Amino acid sequence: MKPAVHALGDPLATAPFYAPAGNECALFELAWRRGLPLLLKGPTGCGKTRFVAHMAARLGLPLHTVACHDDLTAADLTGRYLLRGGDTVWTDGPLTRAVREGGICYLDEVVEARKDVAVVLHPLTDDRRILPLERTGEELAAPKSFMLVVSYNPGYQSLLKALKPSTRQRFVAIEFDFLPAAQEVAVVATESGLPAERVRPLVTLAGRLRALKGHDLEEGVSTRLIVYCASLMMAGLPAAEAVLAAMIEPLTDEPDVKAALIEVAKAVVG
Ligand SMILES: Nc1ncnc2c1ncn2[C@@H]1O[C@H](COP(=O)(O)OP(=O)(O)OP(=O)(O)O)[C@@H](O)[C@H]1O
Repeated sequence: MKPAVHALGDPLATAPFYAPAGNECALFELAWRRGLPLLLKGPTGCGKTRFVAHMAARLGLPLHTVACHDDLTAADLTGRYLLRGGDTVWTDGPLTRAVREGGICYLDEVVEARKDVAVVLHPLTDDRRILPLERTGEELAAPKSFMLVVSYNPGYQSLLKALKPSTRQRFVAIEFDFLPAAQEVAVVATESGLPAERVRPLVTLAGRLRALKGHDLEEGVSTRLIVYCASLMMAGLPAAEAVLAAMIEPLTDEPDVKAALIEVAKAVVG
């Protein structure tokens, strides 16, 4: 098959690099065309944020990303009155800006946010597609090009922080996971510049460490950490030191577990 040729300025050519695992790019575009909100599930550092950035650029849409945390309120998303030179001035939050501009609003780790966030998301994520701004008395109708994308990591879920069915069932959902080894090698090599043959053992090690999830480890090593490790090696750090700093220390604080991981790493990477 001939490689696709993209003209200069073509959004596909200038979009942030993203290696798809399946048909998620087509699914995203169809959901966007039909005005459907999208939920991305998957472990940390597996490419969800990169995917959204890639798709926003491909579709030529502005992107507003919010990393949700447990203090994040509805007003942080919609906006608030702020004092400016003696006057109180309404200032749009990222969600309101995305609705007004007809762009994408991406709420990363949405389960972390306060409960009142669901109240603003609900009318936006059913066929009403409206954002009521209580404080200004406005009711914004989302333009066709507006899209809400949210993500969460099912691995971190607790009963307290689960999404309610009435919220979940407003989204089309895609499950993400780490890429198959050959593709992950290609991604890490592209991202770090380290040759594929030096990346391969790191991805093999990641596979071994991921198999320990649920036994000794809460979470498997992310693609992001493999990229960090490869970047350190590319900058000249010996492999064993890079692996320790980027693929072992971030995973655990338990001395016994750490010692066991170092043994696994020695066997795979040397
Ligand atoms: N499919 C992919 N294509 C290109 N790069 C990828 C891909 N998957 C992972 N990466 C690399 O992994 C890094 C982490 O991915 P990203 O930030 O998208 O993770 P995430 O799933 O959004 O994590 P979190 O839930 O912690 O925000 C990216 O910066 C990129 O270097």
